[in-house]
Amino acid sequence: MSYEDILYEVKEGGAHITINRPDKYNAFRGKTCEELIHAFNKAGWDKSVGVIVLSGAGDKAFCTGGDQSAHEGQYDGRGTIGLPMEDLHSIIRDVPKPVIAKVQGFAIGGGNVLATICDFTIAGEKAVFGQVGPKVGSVDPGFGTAFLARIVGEKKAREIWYMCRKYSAAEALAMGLVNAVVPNDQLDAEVEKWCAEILEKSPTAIAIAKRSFNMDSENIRGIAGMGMYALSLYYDTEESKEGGRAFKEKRKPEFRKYQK
Ligand SMILES: CC(C)(COP(=O)(O)OP(=O)(O)OC[C@H]1O[C@@H](n2cnc3c(N)ncnc32)[C@H](O)[C@@H]1OP(=O)(O)O)[C@@H](O)C(=O)NCCC(=O)NCCSC(=O)CCC(=O)c1ccccc1C(=O)O
Repeated sequence: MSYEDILYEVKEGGAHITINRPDKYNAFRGKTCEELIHAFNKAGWDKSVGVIVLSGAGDKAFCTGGDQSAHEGQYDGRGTIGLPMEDLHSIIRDVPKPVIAKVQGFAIGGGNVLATICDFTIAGEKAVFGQVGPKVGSVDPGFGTAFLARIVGEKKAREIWYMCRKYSAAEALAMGLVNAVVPNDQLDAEVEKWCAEILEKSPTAIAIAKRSFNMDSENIRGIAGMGMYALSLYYDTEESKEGGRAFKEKRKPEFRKYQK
């Protein structure tokens, strides 16, 4: 498969997967998700690879979730909502190797969910984390909500989702959402250091540890699968569509007008 929306490079035992849509703040469309799934599968089963790094091109964003310009209600690709989100989330968990989210700029919406699911998150000090679902007519019923609560606690996870505030890298570190924060110009070097340390360890022991961590939250995959059907119905409502419209028109949404 040749890639249009992502970059893929293997160097020194690390597979580097980069969302390459900087003009869209690295938002993903259906095609981006398919390419990410393909790349994770490739890296996951390549024995020369011991660690995978997920990042976004440019310095503005890691990823800002679904591409608001590529949809009107349902998205433009495969799956219950027109984005194969369940498959993408699953493959990040299922690859038997640590996945590091290297975050600079915005990790927002579905981009924040991707970083949450990765085994580690290393952030530049100017990174910004947050959810926007209830502001733009969306929500992640699964890992983005239930799994997030395991990481930052129930109260904080609910605050993140209901309030849609933005959090600095330092705040994300304090709530356990990221593992380390470094000056932006040291981010690549820091991630390389983490990769080198991982590569010294037994890959099979790490693969078993990853499975073991995952098994304890595996029920969330079921929540996500069922939740996508609710989300698909929600995307067809005027209430949800108002969120996308308002974002594109750069105005405040009027959700209450459309509530059923
Ligand atoms: C990222 C922002 C906070 C940046 O704000 P600001 O600095 O004020 O800049 P802006 O002017 O808003 O944006 C700059 C520029 O980038 C474009 N842009 C930003 N984000 C997107 C995007 N997601 N899609 C398309 N374009 C985007 C923006 O339009 C501007 O372009 P101009 O040409 O200059 O006008 C802010 O931009 C922001 O809050 N963005 C919102 C992002 C958003 O709405 N994301 C979608 C969230 S919903 C989602 O991800 C659902 C899909 C999904 O992933 C999912 C679905 C089902 C289950 C699970 C999931 C899951 O979440 O995993």
